[in-house]
Amino acid sequence: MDNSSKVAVITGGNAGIGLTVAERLLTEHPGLRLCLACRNKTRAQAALDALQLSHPTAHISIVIVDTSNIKSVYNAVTEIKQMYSHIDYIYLNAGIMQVVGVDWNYFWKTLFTKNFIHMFTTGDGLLKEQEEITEENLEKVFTTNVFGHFVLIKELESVLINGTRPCQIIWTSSSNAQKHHFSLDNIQHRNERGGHYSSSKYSTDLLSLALNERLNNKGVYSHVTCPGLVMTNLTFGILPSWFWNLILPIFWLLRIFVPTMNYDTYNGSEALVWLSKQKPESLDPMCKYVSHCNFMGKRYVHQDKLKIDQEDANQLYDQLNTLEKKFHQKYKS
Ligand SMILES: NC(=O)C1=CN([C@@H]2O[C@H](COP(=O)(O)OP(=O)(O)OC[C@H]3O[C@@H](n4cnc5c(N)ncnc54)[C@H](OP(=O)(O)O)[C@@H]3O)[C@@H](O)[C@H]2O)C=CC1
Ligand SMILES: CC(C)=CCC[C@@H](C)[C@H]1CC[C@H]2C3=C(CC[C@]12C)[C@@]1(C)CCC(=O)C[C@@H]1CC3
Repeated sequence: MDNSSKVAVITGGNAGIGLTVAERLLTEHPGLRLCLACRNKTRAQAALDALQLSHPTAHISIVIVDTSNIKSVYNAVTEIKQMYSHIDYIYLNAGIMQVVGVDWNYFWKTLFTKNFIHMFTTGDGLLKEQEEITEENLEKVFTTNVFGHFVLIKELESVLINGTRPCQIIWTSSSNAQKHHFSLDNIQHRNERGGHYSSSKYSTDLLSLALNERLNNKGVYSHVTCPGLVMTNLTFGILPSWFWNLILPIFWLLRIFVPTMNYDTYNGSEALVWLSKQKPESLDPMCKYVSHCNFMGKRYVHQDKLKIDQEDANQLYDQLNTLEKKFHQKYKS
């Protein structure tokens, strides 16, 4: 095993924001060894081939992981541990949103009120979602976005902790993370009408804080990012690509008021890549690092103070830990 060069693992690294982060990391950190942790072998191989074209000497590998399936996460951990003795950056980026429609009534009602900036920044109240339960009897958005990643981090702990080099855990959270959609009495957000994605991203923010409390003294730092609104398969699942292309000029105008209207993945990945170039000890665990792009097209990172509570974070951590133990017993003993 080559221990000298840096290693980055990216979940959902084959498409959208994850793929752009992969490309930019290879440029920013020459010699970096990259692991694309993806659920689909063909799509992962296509991404690897594209990255290898622009970075012919880069060392890139693929690990198959479906974060909505805990058995698959355990298998991926075994593979990652065989490949790497230390991880410098782990991007917890894979994510889904199960949208079935947009509430256009709410959109028109809010457009000419003072709440319009909040609506365009967060999407709060605009999206209709549907729930799905996985074959392991877990809520799918919660598992894909949060619990699968929790298990990944927990099982990889020995590879993240290294006496001399720090490790950065970098989550792709969202402005859509809203406290009013989250409850410690129902962390999976089961049997609720909507708010599944929002609850999962709020959990992400809490979990990141809880991880810092547990792991900072071992050289592991966790931070949350927000890519803003970016055109990817996720947004094409909300509205068709022709619609987004049509309203591109509106995005430029909206940027005067809403600098998170990033549109492309390069703009959206700014905060995620910027974090990899910072001393992790100097970063604020109570901040969300947001990718901004102004009207003139200038990219920069904005820090938003997180409105979350350490006690909630610890309670969420404990519940995730208890849930994980059940799967550990089932699959690992
Ligand atoms: N686009 C946006 O405006 C915003 C996105 N985000 C977040 O950014 C992250 C990346 O999303 P984005 O790039 O937009 O969307 P994409 O759909 O383009 O990318 C999502 C990535 O996650 C992977 N993925 C989805 N489900 C699983 C799973 N069960 N196991 C493993 N990988 C999985 C996808 O794989 P596959 O290609 O096989 O489907 C894909 O690689 C998400 O966490 C999302 O919530 C946050 C704020 C705004
Ligand atoms: C004229 C115009 C831009 C119409 C689009 C209205 C809505 C469909 C979007 C307005 C704000 C968007 C938004 C998201 C999805 C699409 C909107 C609701 C997200 C929720 C997508 C996923 C995220 O993580 C955050 C985004 C916030 C903004």
